Amino acid sequence: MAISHEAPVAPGGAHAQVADYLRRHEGKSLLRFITCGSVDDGKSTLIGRLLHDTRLLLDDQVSALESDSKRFGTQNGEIDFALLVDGLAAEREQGITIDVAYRFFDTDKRKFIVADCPGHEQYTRNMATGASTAELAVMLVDARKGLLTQTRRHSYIVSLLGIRHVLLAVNKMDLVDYDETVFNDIVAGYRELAATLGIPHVTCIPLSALKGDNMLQRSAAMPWYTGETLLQHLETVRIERSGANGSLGFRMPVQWVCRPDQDFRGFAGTIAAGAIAPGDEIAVLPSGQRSRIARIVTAGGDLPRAAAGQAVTLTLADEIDASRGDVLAAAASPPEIADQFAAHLLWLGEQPLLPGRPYWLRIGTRTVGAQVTEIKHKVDVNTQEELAAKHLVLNEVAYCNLYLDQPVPFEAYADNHELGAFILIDRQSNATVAAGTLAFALRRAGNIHWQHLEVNKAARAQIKHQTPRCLWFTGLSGSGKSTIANLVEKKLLALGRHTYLLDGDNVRHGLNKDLGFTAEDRVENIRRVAEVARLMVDAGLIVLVSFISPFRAERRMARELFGEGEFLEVFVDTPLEVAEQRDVKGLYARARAGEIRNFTGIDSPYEVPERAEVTLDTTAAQPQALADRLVALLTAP
Ligand SMILES: Nc1ncnc2c1ncn2[C@@H]1O[C@H](COP(=O)(O)OS(=O)(=O)O)[C@@H](OP(=O)(O)O)[C@H]1O
Ligand SMILES: Nc1ncnc2c1ncn2[C@@H]1O[C@H](COP(=O)(O)OP(=O)(O)O)[C@@H](O)[C@H]1O
Repeated sequence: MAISHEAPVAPGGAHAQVADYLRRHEGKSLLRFITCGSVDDGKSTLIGRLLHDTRLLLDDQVSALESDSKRFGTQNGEIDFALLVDGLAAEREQGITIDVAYRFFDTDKRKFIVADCPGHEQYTRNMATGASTAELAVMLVDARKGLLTQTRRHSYIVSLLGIRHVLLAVNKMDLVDYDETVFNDIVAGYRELAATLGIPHVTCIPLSALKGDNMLQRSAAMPWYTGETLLQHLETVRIERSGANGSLGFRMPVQWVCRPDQDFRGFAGTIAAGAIAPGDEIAVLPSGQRSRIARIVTAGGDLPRAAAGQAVTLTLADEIDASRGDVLAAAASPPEIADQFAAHLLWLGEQPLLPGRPYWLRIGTRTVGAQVTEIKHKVDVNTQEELAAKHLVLNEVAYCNLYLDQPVPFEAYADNHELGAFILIDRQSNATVAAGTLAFALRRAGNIHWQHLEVNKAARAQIKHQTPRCLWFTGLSGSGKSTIANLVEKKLLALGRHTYLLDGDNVRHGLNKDLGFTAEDRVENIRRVAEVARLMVDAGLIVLVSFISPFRAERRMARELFGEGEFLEVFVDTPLEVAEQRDVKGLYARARAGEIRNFTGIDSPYEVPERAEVTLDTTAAQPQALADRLVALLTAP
């Protein structure tokens, strides 16, 4: 077998090196694959041996090369290493550290890129990232252990991300005396699993990565196995390209708008699907404006045609507004636009996913606000059983309904990975907390419109001679929220103002009587009352909201429902000891005695406000004085 040698890559010359690599191996097809398995299943040994035996120097500088090309960014037209090998584009944009090393090697038949994800605790995230560009997964199983939870979890993710080829590598056969029945039992179990997951192509190979059995050469120790070796399979497996369904037509998310001077305006990005040529009619989504392609610009000169996978800059025949996050698409067959979806989600956050909590969602090059409105079910990765769930914890997978606060152009992940994969980002920490794929739209964005009303908030406010506001009291139970809010309402009423006081205890008797005190119920509790408060402010009222509202994320969500200056967060600042000492309702004593679970301040957190407009120290002033302060604030000219 002819084997080529790659020299170590100098960190400085990333683009040139990659271009060079591709040029030399232009004629050969490329296979991208990922290795999955538990920590000790032998992933590193397998990759190590594959690289060593194909005698290629594949060095750690590949990661240096990767960060290098990231640091220097994508130069228009130049081959970008990251574009070739990187995983979930959105993750890359998010700039988080993804511990995935991409290694190149090739034989005389094929060239390969393998995503090597280290098996530490963030493995699942890394694996999902690596798997998102892979066409085949090598699933390692230790022959002594058989199928593990990890095998099932990883296979689930592999199927979720649309990988249709799995090579089940039953490793460490030397440690089970090369026993055929051990192999056959594992294979039978895995085939069953693959069938339930809908993975169509499974090839099973017994091997010992350490000893080299069935890696490159057929093993003499397992004469009963007559199939391909690992490398033979990798070299010959035929992959139909999925996830970039060209028949859908051209799609390109705009990465950035290139405006070097007044005369030139180009839209740069990587073509996600289909092909394009000058003269083709395109639509800019979501706006729907149309134009024709004028030029396909690259550093090496204009192109007559460009197709999926190419990074290009497009200029249009007309002066059209498009910005980062928009999608350019074939005018005759544009993608759908929607804001509600059914989606699969892999939760990667340290904190649980709570339905109703706002997150950022990044899809393609676009970032919008999003909530999981409902967890339809989570999936037990061991049994594929669908289970009811109110929240998700680290590494859980689920099928959910998703609501975005703006419509986005999208495609089902099965048709287009670029426009169908997304990540969720925590709004406080900016961490990536989930990776997901869109299944289908639940409703088209265009189907529900705001009803235009002739009488508006301003008119309603004017007739009441007041500025509508939402005064949001937050603080521990017994901190003094109700006491102060009550006094404020009385004083405002005496001044002829139109008010309404929404108090947690009361609303929980009606609108929210189905909710308890788990984190997910509190999220929903606050979401509903915030919406009610918004309607009341729209009615022209001064609304006082008195809820513990213990989480920053939900207070922020409430704030974002209101206009500038309309929302005033009032932190009723009472130390836990003081609130507990007051214990107006005797609830703290009961919580301490273990009779009430999830009690705020005891065994459920209270997140102190960071940007409250007003902080009231109830240990330093009487309720009347504190209420006067607020009234003065509200009635100031
Ligand atoms: N487990 C637990 N934790 C906190 N509070 C509890 C709990 N169980 C019952 N109560 C009573 O419910 C009132 C708080 O309801 P809220 O709707 O304001 O809570 S939250 O905003 O959803 O966190 C709260 O009222 P306030 O004391 O007026 O705050 C309590 O009286
Ligand atoms: N400065 C103060 N401000 C508000 N309440 C106070 C203050 N000092 C003592 N209290 C007492 O603390 C208790 C607060 O209870 P409440 O208003 O029901 O709290 P919350 O609505 O936050 O649960 C009341 O009994 C109130 O009289």
